[in-house]
Amino acid sequence: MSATVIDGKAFAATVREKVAAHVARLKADHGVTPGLAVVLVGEDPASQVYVRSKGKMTVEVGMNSYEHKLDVDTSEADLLALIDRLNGDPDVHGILVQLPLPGHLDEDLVINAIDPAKDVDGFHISNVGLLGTGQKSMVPCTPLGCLMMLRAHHGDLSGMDAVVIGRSKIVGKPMAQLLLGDSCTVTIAHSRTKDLPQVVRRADIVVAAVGRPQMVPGDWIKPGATVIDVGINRIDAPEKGAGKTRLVGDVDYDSCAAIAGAITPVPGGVGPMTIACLLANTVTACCRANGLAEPEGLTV
Ligand SMILES: NC(=O)C1=CN([C@@H]2O[C@H](COP(=O)(O)OP(=O)(O)OC[C@H]3O[C@@H](n4cnc5c(N)ncnc54)[C@H](OP(=O)(O)O)[C@@H]3O)[C@@H](O)[C@H]2O)C=CC1
Ligand SMILES: Nc1nc(=O)c2c([nH]1)NC[C@@H]1CN(c3ccc(C(=O)N[C@@H](CCC(=O)O)C(=O)O)cc3)C=[N+]21
Repeated sequence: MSATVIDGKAFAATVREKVAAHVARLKADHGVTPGLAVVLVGEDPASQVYVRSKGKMTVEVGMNSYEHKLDVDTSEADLLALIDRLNGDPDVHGILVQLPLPGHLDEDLVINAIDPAKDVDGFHISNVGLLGTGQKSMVPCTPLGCLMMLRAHHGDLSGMDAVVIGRSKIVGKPMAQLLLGDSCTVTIAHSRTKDLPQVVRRADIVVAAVGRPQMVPGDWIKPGATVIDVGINRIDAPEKGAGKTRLVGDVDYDSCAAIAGAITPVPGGVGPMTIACLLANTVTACCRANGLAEPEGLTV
């Protein structure tokens, strides 16, 4: 058997089209243009790539993009002052602070300083609490993108066995909450899980968010299961030439694709959906801020 490839890149393009259509309506009918502010502290090359591509796609869907690049040694007080200014700026509907932050900055303090209504990452403690209690919130982009793909592939997820590998606050935990919200039977695995292969073998849905290149082999996968690979790992690729690298996920794609029913590739899977969902969350935040109807199908 060979798995259906869930094309996140194509799916993300359709999400961005819906976002763009809604942005056009907001402008034409209400004179409002959604705005997304992205804050990057330091010069991590990978983060710079993501921030650039977020900014480009923000503009492509017709929204305003505000990029704030701060020195790696920016003080916490200066960063908090910027967040305060963005919180008070009526043209800014979404604020994203790129993680991880340099070590001298308290990540929780900084994230919780963002106005929860503008927290398009969904990392503020108040959004985490709302999601955990099944209330309307800003939903973290990566898990939201994964859920959209799962719903599109399966329809109803109710009663399915889902295993999430990883319990981070940005992927694993909110992913588990969303799957539970869709009535899956959810197991969260992590580095202390006993007999991970056996746990994963139970799953109809496997979401891998570990940060270990190609960790999940095909023989852990139940035949026909759906595999969502969140991992983004850069590894050496000597076959492409000396010093070359390539991106791989947290699952071993070839062996998993041979046994799974459906699988997301890396690149071209979860990553593009994350950015599309960030744009979707910004439109949602803009609509809520202006008391306007929210776009259909862009959030849970
Ligand atoms: N595609 C996208 O848009 C995004 C991709 N990513 C990628 O997703 C991956 C995960 O990111 P993130 O959640 O931030 O990572 P974290 O490092 O925050 O969390 C990793 C999780 O994996 C668990 N883990 C580590 N080793 C093992 C193991 N051997 N067996 C089982 N579990 C293990 C850890 O367990 P413990 O808690 O016990 O330490 C932890 O809960 C990374 O590759 C990252 O680059 C992240 C965000 C967005
Ligand atoms: N506050 C915050 N929010 C985030 O959402 C956030 C963050 N910090 N820090 C870093 C991680 C990582 N992340 C990715 C987004 C898109 C791709 C993506 O589009 N990847 C492409 C490939 C890109 C490439 O070629 O490098 C793909 O998978 O096809 C990857 C990773 C968001 N993150």
